[in-house]
Amino acid sequence: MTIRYIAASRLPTPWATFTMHGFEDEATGKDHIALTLGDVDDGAPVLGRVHSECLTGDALFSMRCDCGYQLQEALKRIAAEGRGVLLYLRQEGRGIGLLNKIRAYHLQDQGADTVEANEQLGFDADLRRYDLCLPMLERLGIGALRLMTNNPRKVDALTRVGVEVSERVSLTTGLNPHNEHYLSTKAGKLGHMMALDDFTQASDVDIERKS
Ligand SMILES: Nc1nc2c(ncn2[C@@H]2O[C@H](COP(=O)(O)OP(=O)(O)OP(=O)(O)O)[C@@H](O)[C@H]2O)c(=O)[nH]1
Ligand SMILES: [Zn+2]
Repeated sequence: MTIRYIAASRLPTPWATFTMHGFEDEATGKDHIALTLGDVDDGAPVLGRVHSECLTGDALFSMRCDCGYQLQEALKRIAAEGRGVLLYLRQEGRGIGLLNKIRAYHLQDQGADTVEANEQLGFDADLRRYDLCLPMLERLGIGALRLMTNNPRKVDALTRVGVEVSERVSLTTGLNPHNEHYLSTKAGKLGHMMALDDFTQASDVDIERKS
């Protein structure tokens, strides 16, 4: 695995002006980014989010999942702390790609849950890889993460590839009538550590999303 550091720039957002770092995975040709804020290379664990691409949730305001809400909440928390990192990994649809995710959503429209839909299409439930995270974090001088996630398998996968996760910080936000079943399936079948009672309702987040 060769991850090449390409360039950095300012990225102003409503919550803070981050530094955006561009990386290229030479094996796949995919580009990935990291946003950092503050002194992340001073040795102390860094508040972090490892976020997998969800074009529909992150950019198109989809209420089918919690991705967009989590992305926004993670950036807000990093801004509030004045220090942190977000890795934005281009592995859409838990690794099956955007068009297959649309196929999976079509099956879910007909009654399958998110895991069954993947399986009906011939994919495992989760094809994501996290091995690129270590070289990205090393390049940024980050040694350990206080990781914002509800997914213990993500913590295990990162640990296996050599990323030190010093703490798991839960990130339960964006519950709405359209994603309630999806979130229950993640908790039930994919092992996410969350109960629907823990969630901030979607109406409480900054971007107003009408149900
Ligand atoms: N195949 C498939 N992918 C989905 C679906 N809904 C969301 N995704 C993708 O799932 C990924 C996000 O994974 P999640 O399981 O929601 O969350 P996580 O990153 O494992 O865990 P958290 O850190 O707690 O958010 C993104 O790549 C989304 O594009 C779906 O129904 N089917
Ligand atoms: Zn999503």
